[in-house]
Amino acid sequence: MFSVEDVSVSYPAKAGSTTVLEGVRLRVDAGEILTIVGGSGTGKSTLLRLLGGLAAPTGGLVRYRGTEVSGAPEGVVMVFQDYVSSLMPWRTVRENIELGLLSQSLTKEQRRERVERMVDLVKLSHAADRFPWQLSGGMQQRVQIARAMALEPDVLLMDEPFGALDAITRAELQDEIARIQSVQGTSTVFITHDVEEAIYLGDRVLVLGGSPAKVEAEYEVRFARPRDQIATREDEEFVRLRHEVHRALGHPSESEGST
Ligand SMILES: Nc1ncnc2c1ncn2[C@@H]1O[C@H](COP(=O)(O)OP(=O)(O)OP(=O)(O)O)[C@@H](O)[C@H]1O
Repeated sequence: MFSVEDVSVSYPAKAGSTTVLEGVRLRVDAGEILTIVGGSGTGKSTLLRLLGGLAAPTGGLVRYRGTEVSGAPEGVVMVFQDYVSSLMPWRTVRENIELGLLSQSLTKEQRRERVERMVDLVKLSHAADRFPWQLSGGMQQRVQIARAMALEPDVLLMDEPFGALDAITRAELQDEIARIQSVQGTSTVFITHDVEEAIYLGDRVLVLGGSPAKVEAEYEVRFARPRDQIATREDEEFVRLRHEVHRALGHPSESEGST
């Protein structure tokens, strides 16, 4: 779907400019969940913004379906960590999900059908008439995911979407993303600073690191789906991968936990 070819990004700084990314090469395959893990400030969001057409590289090329990205590519939708400000407080869950569909050429009936399907998919049928402020953080993030999925995107770009959530909600939403992806076949790029999350969710994990950052390592994750929050994480292969990813991130000891 995407290919990132020798990309660099520099930002203006006090003395000239700072190069955040350099020599970044990667591809996003159709239907996969690609997770990208890296320490704080490595340039993960910058990379995702390039894919979403929200920023342009200083050097190199980003292609979507073979064509250079300039502006938001069609069929690509982003989900951000900040679910609170991304929902309209005066609209109900249903109306928030429907919002993005208003610009599509759908009949009212088709729109309604799609909204109900998404409400079901993220298990919010019981709360569909509530307003965002009447929902927990996890539920609000579900609404944001449902709104993105309602657009039936070919690619979903997620920037640390569960960063602000508690561990239990986070685990639930990880499983939900994997389930939705298996139903819809959406290609997903998922940014996180959490090594376990990256392995648990990903078909492939890329480690972004260095200064300026590039793809330092790549791992295939071959666990069958659906995965299991306990059994998968206890699997020897999972533990091995976790060690390797931590090592690639330059962590001296795993006792430090996530990045
Ligand atoms: N618009 C900008 N102008 C100048 N510098 C920027 C800009 N956006 C990001 N940066 C800098 O680029 C570096 C990478 O930022 P980015 O947000 O991409 O990292 P990240 O890996 O997503 O970080 P985090 O995990 O903390 O969200 C940081 O040092 C940041 O300060």
